[in-house]
Amino acid sequence: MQSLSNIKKILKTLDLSNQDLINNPKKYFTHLVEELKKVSPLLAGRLNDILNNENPDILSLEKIIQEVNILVSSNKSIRDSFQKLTISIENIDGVGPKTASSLKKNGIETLQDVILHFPYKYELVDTDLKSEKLFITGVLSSKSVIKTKYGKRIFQAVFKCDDGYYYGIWFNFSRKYPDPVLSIGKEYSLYGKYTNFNGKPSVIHPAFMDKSDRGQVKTYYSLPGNVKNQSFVKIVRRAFTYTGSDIVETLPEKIIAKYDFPDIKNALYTIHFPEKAKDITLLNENRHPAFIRFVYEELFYLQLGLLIKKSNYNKVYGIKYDVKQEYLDDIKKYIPFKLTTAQRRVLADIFNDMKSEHQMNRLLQGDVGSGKTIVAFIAALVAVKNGYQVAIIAPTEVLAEQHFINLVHFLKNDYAVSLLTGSTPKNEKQNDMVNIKDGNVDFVVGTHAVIRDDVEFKNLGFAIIDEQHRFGVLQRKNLVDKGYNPDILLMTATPIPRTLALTFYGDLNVSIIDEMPPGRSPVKTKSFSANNFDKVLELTEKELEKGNRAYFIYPLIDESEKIDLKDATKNFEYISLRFSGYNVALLHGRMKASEKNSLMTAFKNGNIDVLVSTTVVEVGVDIPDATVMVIENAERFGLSQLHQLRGRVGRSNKESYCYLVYSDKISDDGKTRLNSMVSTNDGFKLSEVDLEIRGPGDFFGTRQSGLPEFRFSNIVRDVPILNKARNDADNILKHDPFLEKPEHIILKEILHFRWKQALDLTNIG
Ligand SMILES: Nc1ncnc2c1ncn2[C@@H]1O[C@H](COP(=O)(O)OP(=O)(O)OP(=O)(O)O)[C@@H](O)[C@H]1O
Repeated sequence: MQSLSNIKKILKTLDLSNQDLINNPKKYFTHLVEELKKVSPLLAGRLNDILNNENPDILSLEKIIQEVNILVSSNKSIRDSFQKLTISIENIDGVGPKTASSLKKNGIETLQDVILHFPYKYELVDTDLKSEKLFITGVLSSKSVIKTKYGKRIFQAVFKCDDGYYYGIWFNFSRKYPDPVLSIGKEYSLYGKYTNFNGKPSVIHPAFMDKSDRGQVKTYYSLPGNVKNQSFVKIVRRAFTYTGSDIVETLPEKIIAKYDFPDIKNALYTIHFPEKAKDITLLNENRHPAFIRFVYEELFYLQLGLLIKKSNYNKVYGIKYDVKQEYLDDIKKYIPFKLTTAQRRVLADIFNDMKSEHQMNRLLQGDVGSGKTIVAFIAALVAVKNGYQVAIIAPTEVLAEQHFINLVHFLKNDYAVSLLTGSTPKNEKQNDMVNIKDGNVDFVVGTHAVIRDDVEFKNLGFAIIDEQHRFGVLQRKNLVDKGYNPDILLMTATPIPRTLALTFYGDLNVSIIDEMPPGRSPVKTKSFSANNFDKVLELTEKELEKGNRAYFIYPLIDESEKIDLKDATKNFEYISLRFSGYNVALLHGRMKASEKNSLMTAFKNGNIDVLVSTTVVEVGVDIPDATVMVIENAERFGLSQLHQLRGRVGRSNKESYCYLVYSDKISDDGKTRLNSMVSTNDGFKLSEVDLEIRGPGDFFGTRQSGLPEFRFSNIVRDVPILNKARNDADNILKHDPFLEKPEHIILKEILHFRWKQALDLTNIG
């Protein structure tokens, strides 16, 4: 925000009555244009246009100066209030060093953190025998310590109330208990769990309240052990008195009016100090407008930031490719079939990105077997024809090797392709690395090994990252840094529910292949209890007799889990015996890459008929003649994994089958998963079910770095709000792409303060 103060200084020096300024505006305004570019490119552009005019118009200059003034002054007040909110909690009266340190450890560091730390539960403080709650006000008439048979000491106090005597009971009496020390004859109000203790109406371990607290709301905060709820309530109150007038509205007026949201101050106050019983119910169910507005706000800013990232405003310059017709004509000879309409449409998206001067960041989505690979290969070949190198990165060696084989096959040996994985022999690797650096290699296919520091490219211009959610943001960045902003095509074979895609990939352009190659019929899926395994074997045999191939998959979640490995091995023996007339092989992750590779090749060529395997074949493996997929212990797999595995068959015009075999240990969720598999082949539908079962955190299996963390929202629960927020953010940016209208300045400011880092926004303010 340094530029804001610079702008202010410059504004002070600009005197429109100065004749020299009017004659030579460029001399006086150029500096302002430069500073403005950092804060408001649109204003800077307009100013520049005026200056480039032969006779700069003084009225237009005046108008611009006015607008810049608004910009500077509103930014200032917003900034000041933000600064106040970032005051450390130690400055709140009553927050001692111990409390401060434990609150800080729990992420509550500033005034703002305090007021945004919402209660997790609300309770009406009153007698409610249904929920065993008792509120009494009475005079202490006696107190005593009783010893139980077991030597425990119980503190008992008797209160005379309007409707009779009540007992206060504290177990495990110690000197500290109860606090405060009680004086006979004094009136107290107590609130706690009602019980009938030894035949007396009692309240157990009650909290001391004010008489006037009856009928009020008690809020419960999740807090570190040594911070009492009551003390935190006081801290919140004080935080409010400190910040009161400094809490600025963080949503545009129009949005507030559109949804009838309470304004920010009222919303915060209601959340911490609700008054009405009606509020409590809604708050407890996360349905109160005061709470919803924060959910909305969080999702709105996330979407606004992602959309800005996606727009040209925040884009990075990259390579401008020439997608010449002659290149395309030449590439045609490599394409073995007619591309589907969806493939052609997606390819057109990619070419448009490649032709632009900005770096491409596109996510290619498509269901299993929809033909993503060839699209990526064609685009990559255009890059190579432009004289650049291409990197294709996959998460596993099996997949990298398969891409390598397919690519070499696709290119008919016309181009130089290198495979670089963890198990490439050292000599070979060194040789490859020299060739990559010298530019003798056009395509480098590999695993994480390619991202390693010592792999240098001569001119990396295009990177394809397959199954990109398995790579961290940092790894992606390392790869990008190996070239000059290479175009990036991310691929995912795991269909992602729309809401998750909006959240995690909202900043990417997404192309979806929503059509299968012609002649594919959906894989016929059935589930079988393990007791009926013989039936599965029978059905499989029928396919083998036709000359087709089959997979038998066994769960292996962690490749070091010996028991699971034994499972595949043990069953391999059984299946080999059962299909003694056929070639049966065992594949698992512990084998050497070369072994795995030759097995896969043999399976592809038909030298192996049945492949008994762990999940190493899960993603991307393409053996069109395989028509049977048997998954044992299917209840142990996630839905997207099952769908991926099923996607290994049905990759040609042959009818294919998937048999899901479950044990009697199947859970309810497991049943839902298998039933969903049986009922649909649509990966996008399944991903929605999966999201509901697993929740967003677990959806990708591994926690992706760069994943936004939500304070208030829940992506499954809040889908409708997310959609609204996305649309609203989109609308605002359509009309004000640089967020320069006075009513939008706050938006930019909040993005800058709260989201810049999280979203890696480079050009915000
Ligand atoms: N337009 C097409 N016409 C006929 N066959 C096609 C077409 N496009 C792709 N194929 C073939 O379909 C099969 C699946 O394609 P590909 O491997 O690219 O799918 P994918 O989308 O990458 O699938 P997965 O996510 O399962 O790896 C391959 O054998 C491929 O050669």
